Amino acid sequence: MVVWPSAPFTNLVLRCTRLTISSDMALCLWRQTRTLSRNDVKSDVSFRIPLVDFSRYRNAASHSEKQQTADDIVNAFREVGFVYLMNHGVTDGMLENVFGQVKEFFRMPVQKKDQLAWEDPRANRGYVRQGRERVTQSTSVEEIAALRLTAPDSKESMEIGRDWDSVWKNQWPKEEDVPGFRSTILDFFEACHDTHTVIMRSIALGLRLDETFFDDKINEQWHNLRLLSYPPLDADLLRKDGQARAGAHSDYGTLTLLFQDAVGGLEVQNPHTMHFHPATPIPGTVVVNVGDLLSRWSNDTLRSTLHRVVAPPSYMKTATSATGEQKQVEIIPERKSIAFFCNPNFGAVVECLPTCVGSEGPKYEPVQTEKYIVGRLSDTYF
Ligand SMILES: O=C(O)CCC(=O)C(=O)O
Ligand SMILES: [Fe+2]
Repeated sequence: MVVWPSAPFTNLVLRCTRLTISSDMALCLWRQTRTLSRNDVKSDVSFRIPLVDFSRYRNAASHSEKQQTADDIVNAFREVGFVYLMNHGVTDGMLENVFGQVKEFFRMPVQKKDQLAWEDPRANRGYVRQGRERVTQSTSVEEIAALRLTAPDSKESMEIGRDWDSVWKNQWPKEEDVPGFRSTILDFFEACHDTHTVIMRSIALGLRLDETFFDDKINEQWHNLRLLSYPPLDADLLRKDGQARAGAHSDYGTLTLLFQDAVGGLEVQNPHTMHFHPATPIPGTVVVNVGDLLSRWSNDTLRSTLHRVVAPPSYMKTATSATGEQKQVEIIPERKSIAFFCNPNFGAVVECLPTCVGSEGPKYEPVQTEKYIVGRLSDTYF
């Protein structure tokens, strides 16, 4: 029997009306909406990424409801570094359009995509063909080069920055090649920027700072929108040791907003046991995670957690060879996801937040955002 225990959970189920959810899934979603305790994270059996209804912050009926929601978000970031947010502010209609445009973009012939090639970490804009980026925690040039050869990331991406930059220009496809792409993506960029601003307000409140503390440090939209396409794959190749659609890594900025299709494969590391757990797609939610700069800003109060993309559940297909012979092959379906990497203003200096100093004092030197982000990007691309 399914029990419907709380308002956010009931809202979530209403958002899922287009899906038939099993009682198992319903119970699993209910587990996810409960406030997370430190002990939950210590064991793999109770580890979970909490789910928060963000309308309880945006439209809070009282200050205590707003504070409670902010505390839930900060608690999730402190313990896991990840949270699912529903009612996040980017509408289902907009996401449907954006995913449609993403499909059309990657459907273009590779020669056309290569004309838009990513060229410079300072620009961080353009098309990145398969094998060009190898995300990893390593900063050794030799180690990253070796990883690219033995276990390349099997994905292609398109990187987009703020469109009015005076130095760096976005690499848009011709309008006739992907009609509506540019305007759809720019509206989406703006919507994600707004969502980032409000989540950062909730973090400020949860860290006992003034709610607007971050506003003038994150308002210039130095973000990076990454459209991702993971092609269908040979199952054996992806399961080989060390092979992944995207290797284990952390992100660089303040927060990442990750919108994924229904295929799955994203996994998040339990920081206590080091084991990876699936971040299963939940309709109507965005996965939000803390990046290295926000972790540093908060003196490691908020966690930047390792994550990766691995083989999702596969299916078998009958294939016919050139000689007419039929055999069963295991197919890993293609996957699309959209990562919006949020950054502070490039001129902003990131130094220990006043409420996170603790008894030991700041662990890190102040760092200018541009220097930090461009340095990290230079290490991962070639
Ligand atoms: O595609 C995904 O689900 C995650 C991608 C990701 O983590 C990244 O590009 O940094
Ligand atoms: Fe990531």
